[in-house]
Amino acid sequence: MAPPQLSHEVVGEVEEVGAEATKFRAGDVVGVGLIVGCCRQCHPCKSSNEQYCSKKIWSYNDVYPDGKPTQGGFSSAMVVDQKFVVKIPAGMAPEQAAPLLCAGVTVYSPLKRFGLATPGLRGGILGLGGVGHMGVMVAKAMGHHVTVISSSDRKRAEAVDHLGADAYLVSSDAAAMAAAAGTLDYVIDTVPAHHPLEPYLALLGLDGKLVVMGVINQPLSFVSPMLMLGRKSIAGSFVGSVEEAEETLAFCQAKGVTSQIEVVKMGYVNEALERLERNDVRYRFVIDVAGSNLDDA
Ligand SMILES: NC(=O)C1=CN([C@@H]2O[C@H](COP(=O)(O)OP(=O)(O)OC[C@H]3O[C@@H](n4cnc5c(N)ncnc54)[C@H](OP(=O)(O)O)[C@@H]3O)[C@@H](O)[C@H]2O)C=CC1
Ligand SMILES: O=C/C=C/c1ccc(O)c(O)c1
Repeated sequence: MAPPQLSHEVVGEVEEVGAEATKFRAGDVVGVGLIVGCCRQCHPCKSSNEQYCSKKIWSYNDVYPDGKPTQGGFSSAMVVDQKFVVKIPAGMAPEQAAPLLCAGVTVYSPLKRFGLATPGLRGGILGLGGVGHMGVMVAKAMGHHVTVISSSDRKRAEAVDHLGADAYLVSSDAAAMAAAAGTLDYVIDTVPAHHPLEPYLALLGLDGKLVVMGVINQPLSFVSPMLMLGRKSIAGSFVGSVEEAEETLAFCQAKGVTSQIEVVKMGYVNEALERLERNDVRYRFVIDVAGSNLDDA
């Protein structure tokens, strides 16, 4: 399982622009998502899928060509090529925008790319965490009937009453899972730990898609008839492009979709990480870097 993460996207004001930068001006409120570099030559780069470039540079835990580390949202300032910068729509709070540049676009992109952005579909969101809660709200805003599939009953009220889910399944409830078999057009699987796929493939109807989003470094398994009998597919997806990030922001603003966040200071990060390990955040921490005393952190 990948270590739990604090929001690593950056949202802030442009301090200064370079002589050749044309897209932004000092004072603009902008954001940077997961990518701050790519080769610009390969097929993914040329087709606005730069997140799939094999030479991409991650905005955190990576290195720039000059060997300096990338620190994403964990730094007080950054220098970044305008290609990887998006404008935050007027009226959108910066702390609201940050999770949309990761969790938001992470669900928006596959729904769009896999032909699942049309109204009337029945979707499942497996795992109600940072990505999952955006999944519920984005899918609802697309006009879907949304079922949350969770590992416990603890989040039922928040899923249904606060996020607007239409149904809630506990994955260990065999009778409820059996009753829902074959009813979903897709499941967005956000679980970040090894888990069986078959219970979720069973929820899919004809042509249903299981989209695996969680980072799991162990083989996942299923028997092939689970796919063949129903022409089902298993797919993966990796955040979204800069273009899709812009679309996600516009979509969320137009539909009134807001992320559920807890804003903390840099001095709180260790406690935040411990709470993430305990599945105890609703649903994303955002660090107020500008408001933190970085000397004490
Ligand atoms: N593909 C991509 O582009 C991206 C992938 N990710 C990855 O997606 C995964 C989910 O991220 P995120 O939503 O931020 O994570 P969270 O920790 O916020 O949420 C994960 C949810 O999965 C459920 N879950 C079920 N079993 C487990 C388990 N054994 N351990 C922990 N959680 C479990 C929980 O929901 P419940 O209580 O409902 O069961 C939990 O809230 C991570 O692996 C992350 O790295 C993140 C962003 C982009
Ligand atoms: O290997 C793929 C990792 C994807 C990923 C992207 C963004 C993010 O916040 C993650 O936790 C994982």
